[in-house]
Amino acid sequence: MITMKDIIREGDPRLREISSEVSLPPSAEDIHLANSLLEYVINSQNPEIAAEYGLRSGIGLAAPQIGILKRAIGVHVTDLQGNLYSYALLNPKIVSHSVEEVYLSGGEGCLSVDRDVPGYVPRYARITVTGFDTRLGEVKIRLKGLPAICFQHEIDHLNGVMFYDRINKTNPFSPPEGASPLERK
Ligand SMILES: CC(C)(C)[C@H](NC(=O)Nc1cc(F)cc(F)c1)C(=O)N(CC(=O)NO)CC1CCCC1
Ligand SMILES: [Zn+2]
Repeated sequence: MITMKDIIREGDPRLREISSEVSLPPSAEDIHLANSLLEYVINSQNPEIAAEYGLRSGIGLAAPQIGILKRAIGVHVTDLQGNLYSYALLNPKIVSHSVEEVYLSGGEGCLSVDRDVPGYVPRYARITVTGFDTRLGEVKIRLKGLPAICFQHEIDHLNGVMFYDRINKTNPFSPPEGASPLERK
């Protein structure tokens, strides 16, 4: 199982690499990779397991964060309406998105970043993502709210982008043009 010692931290050059597409149908190894990313996120949200293994509770994890430069992510997040989005996704791709943007009113963090970086991170309000899920196969997922933000954050990792790259340098708290805040409950 993945634990905190496996998660590489900012400064490691691999976090700035572009990850490679996984060939389909996926090998057993690539299926295991995506499943282990999702397993980390699920474990990290279980108080007993998180305490036992010292896991930082997270809602998503991308393969480059464990030093594997493949296009795989694990996401396990519930939106404000209580809908659960749980995916072990290979080759995730944003195929369409809204013009409208949102941002988390509390800013973003990252399991690979051990410091607070204040500021608003503009994200598309709504996205459509395709990919190969290890349980469902080829999927086309329409997302909004926190799940949409999470998928964008994880897919950024596959392109070597960190959340703070997107914070306005001159005024970190200037609301992105036409964006609305998503309150963290
Ligand atoms: C880095 C950490 C702060 C642990 C972050 N969790 C998080 O934002 N939880 C959260 C946010 C809410 F708005 C409401 C709520 F209920 C829980 C996270 O897991 N990640 C995953 C990560 O680092 N992936 O690489 C960062 C998030 C920032 C925006 C989406 C993912
Ligand atoms: Zn991150």
